[in-house]
Amino acid sequence: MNVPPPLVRVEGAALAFRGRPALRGLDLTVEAGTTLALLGPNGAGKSTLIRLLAGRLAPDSGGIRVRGGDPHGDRAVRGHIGYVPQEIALYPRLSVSENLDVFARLAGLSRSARREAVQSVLARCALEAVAGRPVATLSGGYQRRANIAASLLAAPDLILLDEPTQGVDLDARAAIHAVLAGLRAAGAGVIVSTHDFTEAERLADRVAILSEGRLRLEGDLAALMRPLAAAPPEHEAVMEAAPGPAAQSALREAGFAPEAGDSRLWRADHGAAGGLDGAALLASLRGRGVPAAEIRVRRPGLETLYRDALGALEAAA
Ligand SMILES: Nc1ncnc2c1ncn2[C@@H]1O[C@H](COP(=O)(O)OP(=O)(O)OP(=O)(O)O)[C@@H](O)[C@H]1O
Repeated sequence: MNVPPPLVRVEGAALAFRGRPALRGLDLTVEAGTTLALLGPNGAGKSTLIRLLAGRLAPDSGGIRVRGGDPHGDRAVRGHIGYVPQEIALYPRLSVSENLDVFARLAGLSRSARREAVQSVLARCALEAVAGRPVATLSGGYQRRANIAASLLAAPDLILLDEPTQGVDLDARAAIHAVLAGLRAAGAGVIVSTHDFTEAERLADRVAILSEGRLRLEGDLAALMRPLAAAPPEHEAVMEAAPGPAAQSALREAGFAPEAGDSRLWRADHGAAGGLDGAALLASLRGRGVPAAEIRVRRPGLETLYRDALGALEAAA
């Protein structure tokens, strides 16, 4: 019996821009019906990976397969992929419906199929109320949803979204999350890059953490998070002023380490020593001369995994 290929298979993908590596031999498999969140610092290679999967770029070496085909070389393979770039790729003077009709035409849909597809994506992205309005007159959140709607016209089974909620307000973010949850429920494969851990925890089945063009951690989100349930809470100490040497020693003794680039934020990723609650910890630190203004207590989550994955690299460097 022939086993169908996975929705996405990336094998040893490497790509450099003018001699500077953006991806350095990345392997990744994504099965149909999965939502994968791509996380990583700026410049990690998330957008490059998404553009490779969308067929907009070809790797220098290694393989990119979507449903067993080559998205760069084969237009038919691209027809099964919806790509939502970071920037709004719509005609600003045309209405949302007109834009969608243009994109449906470009996707090769017949006139009647176009009408149906446009209605369907307007409904799925909750855009009916603004369908007749020129894109330029819409809020950023609506523009982003229209951008997503345009990628769904050909009913793709892989949808790639590059930071779809960047810079939008909370309501627009919730509306975009609802669209993505709907895609997942409908059985589509979704790959979404984000810097937002809460968003990734809410939407994803799997997570992939990239840095410097390499995959640092990939796996089932629930399985990765399970050991954290028993982990101690994390503490963040916010300083009123940069702590002096004695206060720094007291913070380190209590399990805190400074946040890179912010001398007023100290973090105890695996719980502060002493097992005190936030108020008692604040009082204890102040008693030892630490100019702490506030202690934030948080359950460990995806951000902890992320810090651990990237922190291990720093420690090894
Ligand atoms: N078109 C390009 N020309 C030259 N260099 C590029 C190009 N696109 C990406 N790069 C470089 O490749 C590296 C990876 O960039 P990429 O945009 O994939 O990262 P990213 O993880 O998406 O970052 P961000 O979170 O900032 O969007 C960076 O060093 C970037 O400067």
